[in-house]
Amino acid sequence: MKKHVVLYKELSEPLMQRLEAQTHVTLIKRLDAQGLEQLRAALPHAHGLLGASLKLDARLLDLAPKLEAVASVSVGVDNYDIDYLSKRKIQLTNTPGVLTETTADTGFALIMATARRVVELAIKVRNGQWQKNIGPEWFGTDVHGKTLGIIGMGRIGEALAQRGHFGFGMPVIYHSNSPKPAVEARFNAQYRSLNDLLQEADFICLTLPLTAQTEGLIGAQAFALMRPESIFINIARGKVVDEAAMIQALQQGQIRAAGLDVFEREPLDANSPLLHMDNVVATPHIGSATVETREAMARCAVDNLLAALAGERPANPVN
Ligand SMILES: NC(=O)c1ccc[n+]([C@@H]2O[C@H](COP(=O)([O-])OP(=O)(O)OC[C@H]3O[C@@H](n4cnc5c(N)ncnc54)[C@H](O)[C@@H]3O)[C@@H](O)[C@H]2O)c1
Ligand SMILES: O=C(O)[C@H](O)CO
Repeated sequence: MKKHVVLYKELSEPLMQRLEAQTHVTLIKRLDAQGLEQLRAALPHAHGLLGASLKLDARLLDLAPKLEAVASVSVGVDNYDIDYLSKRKIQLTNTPGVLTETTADTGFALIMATARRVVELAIKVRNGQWQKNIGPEWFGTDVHGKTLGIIGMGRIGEALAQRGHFGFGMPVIYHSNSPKPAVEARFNAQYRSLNDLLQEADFICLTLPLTAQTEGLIGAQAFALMRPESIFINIARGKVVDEAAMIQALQQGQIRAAGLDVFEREPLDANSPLLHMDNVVATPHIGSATVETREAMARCAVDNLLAALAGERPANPVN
């Protein structure tokens, strides 16, 4: 008998066909109020779930007594109650690796955009404000040769270090759970305590997961250690940062600029002060959002789900 899978994310035709060949699929196209109702109605029959961007807590999981596997179309798993999934012996999987390079590209796009004021100045050109040769008031700051600070030296951190070291001649310093000698050898990188990194780096980039240990890690004290010429980049998770403290640091000139792909609450509130700051580049959580990478992530999630439902060990188990 075919098992029942609930999708809360649309898949490409080939992936949909693969999944439908082996399972009964219920597709919930949007997670709006109506979609959530459909999800609640489908959960009692579900053996497998596949999607992203849904807080899957015990309350929802309790509606799914037959659930065997959850395949997240993301590498980050902060949306899942992992302890409860494990207690229920439900296999959680994620999609590490396939999005690493694309997400590091996004990080570098934010580094370039903030340092060279790309968005702010492009808006001025569009608004007809470029009426004479530009002066220092429109100058940016160099990226090449500046110190790249990476907090969380995992897959994406390494891909960022590679771009900085080989592409832009940047000295790399990093802070992580533990020193990484192989990374140090490859990128001539140096380990720093968190506080030393915050004081020393020209670009401070977050590439660590949201966990109980990292929530609010970068708060007022951390921003106070940064320098007025520092640029802060977050491609990890919004809740690793105290957003109010970051806004204050930007308003008070404690840091030069911020490039932000992730926020405490997403979508970002249209009234956020961040949207009225010329020195902030805000993107809508596009870290992995290219056609190729999103397809690779979805394929990885389908592979993981089918393996788990077949009683095999999936390639990317989280628990
Ligand atoms: N913006 C996006 O769209 C996007 C895309 C992909 C990933 N992400 C985020 O990036 C995170 C990292 O992804 P990855 O594939 O590089 O993961 P990874 O596990 O390979 O790397 C994370 C690194 O952070 C380190 N770390 C964990 N806790 C730490 C702590 N308390 N202090 C210091 N270092 C700590 C780990 O040791 C590891 O080296 C994901 O968990 C996800 O939240 C965001
Ligand atoms: O964790 C991830 O994979 C990205 O944030 C996309 O959701």
